[in-house]
Amino acid sequence: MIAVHFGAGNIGRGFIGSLLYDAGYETVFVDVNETLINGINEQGAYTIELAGQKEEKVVTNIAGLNSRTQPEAVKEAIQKADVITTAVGPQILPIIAKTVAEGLEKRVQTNASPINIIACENMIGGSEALRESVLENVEESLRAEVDQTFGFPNAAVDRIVPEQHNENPLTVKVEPYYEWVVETSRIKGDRPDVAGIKYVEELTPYIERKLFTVNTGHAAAAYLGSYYDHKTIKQAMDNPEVKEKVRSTLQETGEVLIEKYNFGREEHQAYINTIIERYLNPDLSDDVTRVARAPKRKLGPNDRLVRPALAYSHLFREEPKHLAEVIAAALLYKNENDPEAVALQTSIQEQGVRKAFQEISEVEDEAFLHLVETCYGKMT
Ligand SMILES: NC(=O)c1ccc[n+]([C@@H]2O[C@H](COP(=O)([O-])OP(=O)(O)OC[C@H]3O[C@@H](n4cnc5c(N)ncnc54)[C@H](O)[C@@H]3O)[C@@H](O)[C@H]2O)c1
Ligand SMILES: O=P(O)(O)OC[C@@H](O)[C@@H](O)[C@H](O)[C@H](O)CO
Repeated sequence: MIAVHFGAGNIGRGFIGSLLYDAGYETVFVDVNETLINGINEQGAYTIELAGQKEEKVVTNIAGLNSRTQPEAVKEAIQKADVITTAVGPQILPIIAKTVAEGLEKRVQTNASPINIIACENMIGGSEALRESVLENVEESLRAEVDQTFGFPNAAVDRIVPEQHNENPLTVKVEPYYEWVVETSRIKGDRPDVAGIKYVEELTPYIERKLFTVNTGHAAAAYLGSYYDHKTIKQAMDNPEVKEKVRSTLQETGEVLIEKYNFGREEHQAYINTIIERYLNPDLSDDVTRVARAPKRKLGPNDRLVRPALAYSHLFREEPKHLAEVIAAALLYKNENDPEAVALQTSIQEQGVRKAFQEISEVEDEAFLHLVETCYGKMT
């Protein structure tokens, strides 16, 4: 069995590659990072270290392709693949869509067997977004057949994999915890037989619970942590003020999730508690800059801050004051090595915080814009 996986980065090697290996796949990693691809081909294996645990795991049965220099080989791999997965970042999905489209065009003309393409990104509707970009790139005469043959089931993936600072660039240190949920309703043909995947009919409650708890809390720790000048998530969470604000933010998203999806209150509180312990893992050092990366994406209308904040004020007619404070901290986030953080600060300087935030978040609710602007004012 062959898996083609786009993105040999942290989650690609540290999570998806690991589960595909356990399931017996030969994994062809596709990336643009020459060091990673050459390393995969030269070493033919890599090591996963589980934070806080002694034993290591070795992943073998791997190959690497550089999509910039070997596009034809990538398309051939897609023709033979039994499953395709991605972990490249939401902003890269439209870029890989062209190669995926060309591979699927070839496949539909030579090997009509269905396969599934699973985007493992932190976003709502990731695989669906990839499907739309892929179909835009498919020749019109083949579009209907490609769409009928290939499934794009949405997924939620959860495992904290920080930036890596290891001697061997392939080695990856991860937290032991993981969750990979895939929706069955959009699958074509057989489900990929991966023991670590939890299949569910409807993904929305799972992806919203994950994004609006793990990632909202993480973003809160990162942006408030940066505000208080902390360098790692653990350092931020060791500051009682930040920890309390993270907790309060997760109470707001928790109310939304419980109201929308009827999660048990105690069960959800236990979920929050586990996540806070994960942020505090003493065996994992996660930089604030990684978790805070791409603030414009994180302030987008369907992402971890704005969507639950608007849902909260809509459902409860109350101000989501903790989420608003985290949004203000995100608007204050500065990092000259992060192009989105630089663009955000330029936009704020040029047009003021309200207009800059409104443009990114697409928020029309005047009361909420006012709330964010007030929080921002208090924090500057
Ligand atoms: N790291 C985590 O804790 C974690 C957990 C869950 C989900 N995710 C999600 O997984 C995705 C990847 O995150 P990551 O932390 O692994 O990032 P990463 O930067 O470590 O990995 C992304 C990889 O994609 C590669 N890439 C970039 N452009 C490409 C292209 N055109 N074609 C092929 N490969 C390309 C990069 O070279 C890099 O190796 C994101 O959507 C992220 O939100 C991350
Ligand atoms: O990957 P991002 O930039 O969407 O978010 C940063 C982190 O919150 C994220 O990578 C988490 O570590 C991960 O989602 C945990 O499952």
